[in-house]
This record gives sequence, structure tokens and C-alpha cells, in this order.
Amino acid sequence: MFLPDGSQDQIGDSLLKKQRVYQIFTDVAIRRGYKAIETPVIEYAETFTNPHVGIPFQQLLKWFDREGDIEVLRPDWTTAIARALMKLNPKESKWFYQGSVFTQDKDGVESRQAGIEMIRTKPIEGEIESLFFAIDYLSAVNIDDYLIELGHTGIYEKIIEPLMFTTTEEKKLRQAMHDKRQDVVKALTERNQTVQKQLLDLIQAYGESSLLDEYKQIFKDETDIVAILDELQDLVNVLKQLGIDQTIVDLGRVKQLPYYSGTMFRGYLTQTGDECFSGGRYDKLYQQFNQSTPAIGLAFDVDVLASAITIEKKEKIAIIASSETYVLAELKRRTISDKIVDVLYTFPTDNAYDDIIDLRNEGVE
Ligand SMILES: N[C@@H](Cc1c[nH]c[nH+]1)C(=O)O
Repeated sequence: MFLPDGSQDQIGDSLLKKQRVYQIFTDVAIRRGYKAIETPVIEYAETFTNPHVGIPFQQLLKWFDREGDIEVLRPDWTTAIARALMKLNPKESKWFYQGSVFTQDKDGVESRQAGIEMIRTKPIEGEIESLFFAIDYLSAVNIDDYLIELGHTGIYEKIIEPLMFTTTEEKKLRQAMHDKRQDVVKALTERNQTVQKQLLDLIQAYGESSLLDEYKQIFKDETDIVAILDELQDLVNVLKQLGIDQTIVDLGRVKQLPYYSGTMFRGYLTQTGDECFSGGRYDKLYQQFNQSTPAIGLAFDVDVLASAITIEKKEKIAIIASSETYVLAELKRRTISDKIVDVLYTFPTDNAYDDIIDLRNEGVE
């Protein structure tokens, strides 16, 4: 009643879990040589809606400023960081960040992310570091049950070239591919039966990484596609060498963020199916600043990770003090560092404590 739809107070354990997820993320990022960055929550809409980025205007939380310019709450870290780094022109290439993003297209409006961006990092080094980071971090938060999914913008884009679609037509087709709607894809591609068949095949190309070999056969005459499939196979192999067998592929995956241009990856929690990270290569985003800066990154969904982690319960001790034993109680508390210690002035009536130390009459004559 007192909060707009989608805004939420954060309380107790669920808040603590989010803070833990952020804390461990910072530790891992610093340990792997990343530098911290934070951009403001309020930015110009144009930063996100210009054609190089292409985030739909309707998705933004926006208002007019005094000059009549449209301002927004940050909908995407990657774009904001590109804007910031373009001006800084830093020597460091590895950056990490954490905080909220705001979009109107999903429940909740505000969601929390922790992510990394790497600039000037070539294929396949950037892909490998992104995935290794994800594995390292998920292990640090004690999550072992997950799947890594690989995709690539280039497969779909290469196949549809002969269609010579307008931007609007292509957007419709991309959405239909994203939704895996065979009927719509079929209807939109009647003009070219070869492309139609390839796209319908591609929608099915989802699952075990052994599909890569199968599709290399199907697309054997398309050298660009075979090269992409080889690259994805290299990533699968590298992950295998690190002991990660749970890699799947979605060859029909299309970019859900307009700036992707290359490998895309996602992580899913096996138990719930929730997406816990998402990212990819975006080598063209910096072209809006007339810079040629290859870049790649990924963001973890802090809300999803927080609901999947457990925080160990600490023993709870109550020290009961009186007006004569305030100081004594505080001194006692200082000797107990690994437990939760409450100082109370009346005896607890519930079972909230594992142990009770009664200091009411201690040292009192
Ligand atoms: N910004 C992307 C994740 C990402 C980071 N870097 C590249 N992609 C997202 O919100 O899904």
C-alpha cells in the first residue's frame, strides 16, 4: 500500500544472504585481479536507447529533468560501464561491479546484479576467463548444482542473411526464435525454404554438447557456422578439462540484449531451473564512441543466488545483566567472538537462545 508495485523492503535472512552473495563476489573479483567500478543510478535514457545499445524505451523507468531531457534509473550495468570506461580510457581491462538494475519488463522492477566486464580481451581468452570466473564464484558461494549453456549470435545471423529482412521483420523473427515458436518462424520465412528449414532445425538444437558435432554435419557447407561451432566446442573442452561436464548448448539462441555479438553464456541452477548468470561478447558496443574495443562480461543474478545459498546458523547466547552489571556483561561479551551474543535485562521467556549466562548478581554484594 505504501510502496509502488515492484518495490520491496529487504529484511532479515534474505537480506543477509544478498549481502553475503555480494561480499563473496567482491572477494573473488579482487582475488582474480579485477578493479571495482560503480556508475550512478541515474543516467540519460539516450545512453541505453541509442541504436548501438537498443534497449527498448518502454522497459526504462524514466522521467523528464528540468531541462526536458529524459533520465532513467540504470537498466543495465554493461552499457553504463562502457560509457564510463570510454571516458576513462583505463589501462586496466578487468572490472567488477554490484548493485541494482531497474527495468519494467519483469516482475519486481528492481533486481540486483553482481558482474564483471573485460575490455580489450580477445576471443577466446575473454570467454574462458568469464566462464572460469563463474565456476570459481559459484564454488565460493557453495553452489555445485548448475548447468552452463553456450550459444552464439552468429549462427542465426548468418542463416538469415539471404532473407534480407528489414529491422522490424528481423526483430519479429528473433522474438519467435527466442520463444522457440516454430509456427511463427515458419510463417515469417515462407519466402526462403532453405532458410526456413535451417531455422526450424536450429530451434531444436538445444541440449547436450554432443549436438555440436551433429550440427557441424548439418551446416558443413557453411564455413562461418562451422567455425563458430568449433569455437563453442573448444569452450566445452576447456570446461571439461577443468572438471565441468555440465555444459549444454542452445544453437538457436538469439541475443536478448541487442549489443551481443559473439558467444553468449548462461548459468542455470539445476534444482529450480532459475537463471543465475548471463553474459556474452559485445565487441560492437564501443563503436558508438568511435572506439574499437572488444569486450565481454557476465552478470550474476544476486536475488537468485541469495535464495539458493544457506548461511550457517550461529549459536545464540543471552547474557542477563542488571543495572549493576552492564560493564561486566559487555566485558563477557567481548570474550565470545564466534557466537551471537545478546545482552538482556530480563530473563527471556522463549527458547530463542542456545545458552544463557546470568550475570545479574555477579560481583554484587
Ligand atoms: N548486462 C547483461 C549481462 C552482461 C554483462 N556483460 C555482458 N553481459 C545482463 O544484464 O544480462
